[in-house]
Amino acid sequence: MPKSSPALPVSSASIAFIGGGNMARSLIGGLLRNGYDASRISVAEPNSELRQRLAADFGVRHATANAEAADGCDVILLAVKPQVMKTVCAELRMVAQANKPLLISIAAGIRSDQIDNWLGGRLPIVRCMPNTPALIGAGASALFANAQVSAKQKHLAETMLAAVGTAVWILREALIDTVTALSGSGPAYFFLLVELLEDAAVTQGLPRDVARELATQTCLGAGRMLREDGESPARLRERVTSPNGTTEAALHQFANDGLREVVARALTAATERGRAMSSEFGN
Ligand SMILES: NC(=O)C1=CN([C@@H]2O[C@H](COP(=O)(O)OP(=O)(O)OC[C@H]3O[C@@H](n4cnc5c(N)ncnc54)[C@H](O)[C@@H]3O)[C@@H](O)[C@H]2O)C=CC1
Ligand SMILES: O=C(O)[C@@H]1CCC=N1
Repeated sequence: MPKSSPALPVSSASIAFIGGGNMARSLIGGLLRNGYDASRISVAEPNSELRQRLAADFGVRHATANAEAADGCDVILLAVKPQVMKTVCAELRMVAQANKPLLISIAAGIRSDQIDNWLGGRLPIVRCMPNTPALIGAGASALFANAQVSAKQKHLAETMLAAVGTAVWILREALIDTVTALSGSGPAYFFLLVELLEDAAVTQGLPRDVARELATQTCLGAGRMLREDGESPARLRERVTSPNGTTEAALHQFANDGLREVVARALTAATERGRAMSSEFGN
């Protein structure tokens, strides 16, 4: 089994972020919090407002042209939407073939062999799936390395992702689609559950701000117990559930309404969507 990474020593590698949106901002913030030197980070972002904000907030170097930001860097981190990945790779092809940097892609649904083809072939590529809690240093990422990635580059990629939370390796790339469905999209499921709990409590008369505060803190408290208590989720659930009590009444209702099947179907839908996305963008 892959294991969770502890905080690793910060590297002195130079890193170019291609795309300076939400995920890039999360990762850059995490790297800087871990002592990474801003002068070794460059960002290519076409949106001038975002570009200026990244430079102002973090002191990173910035560029409009992708190849300019990437030239001479040890790592190119592809943080653009899957839809533009092929075009972006075409722009980076010369720089990538000339310098053979480590490529890290965080795009959902794009396979490492597609990226490798678009960049001209035989490049070290790490495909990674982080999630938005990376923004507050509480991310969960899984990484897959292709055969060209050296042990040193694996360590570097893990260091970068461990700067914003947990990072685990997976050995079969196909499982990244399951990871995307579980932890990549996962924060949205917990946000939805909080929304639904809040709405249901409001329907029963609780003021919305009170309902939100209680639902949010309950989500946080349950998450921390999962992380800190050392017990399994099932055991923690049993400790809340008094015989013939209120929790049991709710859990019976969930079971009778098929929550287990609904969750399994939702995860399958997300996994299949990730798989389908790769064929939408060609080889
Ligand atoms: N948002 C999420 O929860 C997660 C997203 N991802 C993946 O991360 C990637 C980025 O997602 P976000 O940061 O959420 O998107 P975003 O839309 O916030 O950031 C993408 C950035 O790329 C820029 N961009 C567009 N065309 C470009 C080009 N030709 N060259 C350079 N930059 C260009 C956009 O202006 C934008 O700022 C996606 O591939 C997504 O699948 C992965 C895990 C979680
Ligand atoms: O919804 C998406 O496609 C991306 C990937 C994981 C989270 N957001």
